[in-house]
Amino acid sequence: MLGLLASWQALFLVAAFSVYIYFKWRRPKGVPPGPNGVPVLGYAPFLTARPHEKLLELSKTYGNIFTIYIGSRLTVILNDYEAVKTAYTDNADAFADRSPGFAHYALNGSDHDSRIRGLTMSNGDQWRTMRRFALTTLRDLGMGKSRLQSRILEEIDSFSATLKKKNLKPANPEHLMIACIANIMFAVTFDKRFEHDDQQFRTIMDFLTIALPTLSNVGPIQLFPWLRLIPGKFKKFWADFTTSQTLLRNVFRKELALHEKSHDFGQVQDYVGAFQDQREKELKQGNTNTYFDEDELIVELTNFFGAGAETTASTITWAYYFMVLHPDVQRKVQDVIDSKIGRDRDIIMEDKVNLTYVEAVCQEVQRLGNVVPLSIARSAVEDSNVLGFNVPKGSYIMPNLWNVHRDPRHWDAPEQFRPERFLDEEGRLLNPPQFMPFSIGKRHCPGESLAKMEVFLFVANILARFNLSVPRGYDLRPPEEYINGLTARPPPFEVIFTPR
Ligand code: HEM
Repeated sequence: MLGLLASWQALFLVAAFSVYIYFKWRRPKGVPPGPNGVPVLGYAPFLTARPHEKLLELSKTYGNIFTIYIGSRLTVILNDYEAVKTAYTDNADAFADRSPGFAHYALNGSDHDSRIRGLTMSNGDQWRTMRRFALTTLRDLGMGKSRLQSRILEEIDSFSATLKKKNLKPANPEHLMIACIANIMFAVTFDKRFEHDDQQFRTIMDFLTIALPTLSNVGPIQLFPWLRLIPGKFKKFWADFTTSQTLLRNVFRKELALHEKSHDFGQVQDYVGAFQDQREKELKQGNTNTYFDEDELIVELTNFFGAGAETTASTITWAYYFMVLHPDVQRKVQDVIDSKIGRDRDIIMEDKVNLTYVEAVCQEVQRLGNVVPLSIARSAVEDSNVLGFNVPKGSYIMPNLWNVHRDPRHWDAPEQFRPERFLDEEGRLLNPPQFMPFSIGKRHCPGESLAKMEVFLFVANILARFNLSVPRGYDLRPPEEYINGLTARPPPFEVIFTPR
């Protein structure tokens, strides 16, 4: 009798749980279709190490706008150009939010309150204010102007000198590249350059090259923050990450104090100076609730280094990889540079008009390299309609830029590296709307001009100075073996840089 009661109770519990799951994971009416996942985790366990490839596979069944659940969160996948454009351009205001999870709070929060800081994860008035300030300040500091350009050329000289010291020994340029890009970020933010072996600089490099890449494994902690408390791999990962982040913040605090001492109000040379001036101005006007405080600046700096260093360094590393893989393209770049500019001076941004082939190479590198294949997820500000489907307020939104850049309906022979696709018959540069490595819409990358400048100058000047090749008999792995971590990077490879 007792046994019978127990089995009825068990049956009841299973039925109740099933009803709960059914209502919790039932797609709201009118939303795009999609596969079912498993209770609690949704579709997350099936996304694999290359989620963008899995999503492309799903689009063959469900179409180019579909939904999955990540945990209990409805997530809309925008898998092609039409879907991304309709959401991010035609309905720009409806898709301008982010939805920070547990790890984002830890990375972008402050020690003093629970507010999210910085550009990358904040929303509403705070985000609008900081974004406006960032865009204006980055522009004023001279994206494309000579001061910043000479800082980048200085870093290219340092990169060249290190390569020459290698004396034709093969090297993977990736690590050195991140150091150079981090130094350029220091020029923009603090008007300062570090020697690569400086202790403070090493702390930043450790954060960028060791701690930050581990964030690609943060998914389970985002879903279940308690995992970080249980002894084992997640606890260790979280402890290492937060320690590294504290060290980074301490370096920034120290640099801010030094900067404040030497900075004259109104004499803006860098981002930090502009920020401190703005703070002083607002305090003088009696605005004691200003967003411009030190916590905000620290997180913004972390965002700039975090979002701007590995992305740019991976892009340039992809460029060198493709030049080794396609020596004919490398030779053509060098021929164009030799004939239009010569070899006795640096290549500068003004030369771009004569070097459209080099620009086309940079664009083709970004199209096929796809360093941020799923962009940064956004969230729907309000209920809206995209291509006939309902998108409820609060859904996650994920654009599959990887597929946008490989869609055969828009790109002829998309798997092939063909810079000419970005040139018209007169050799003028083309910018098709389907090319969007920096995303589009209200939250598109604010570092786009800086990144493009770095990529162009590093590609053109290094190819003008060196021939890039792999050691004889070296097995260069194909692009399909790319590494998908925090960004998509080329398969590990070694290059010999031979001075020309
Ligand atoms: C080749 C290099 C880069 C690529 C491919 C890249 C790509 C992206 C992408 C796809 C996004 C997401 C935009 C969206 O949600 O629509 C983004 C956001 C962002 N990027 Fe970049 N980025 C690069 C370099 C940089 C640099 C150099 C900086 C720093 C100045 C930077 C700072 C940011 C910030 C702060 C955001 C968040 C913007 C916001 O939420 O309002 N990025 N980037």
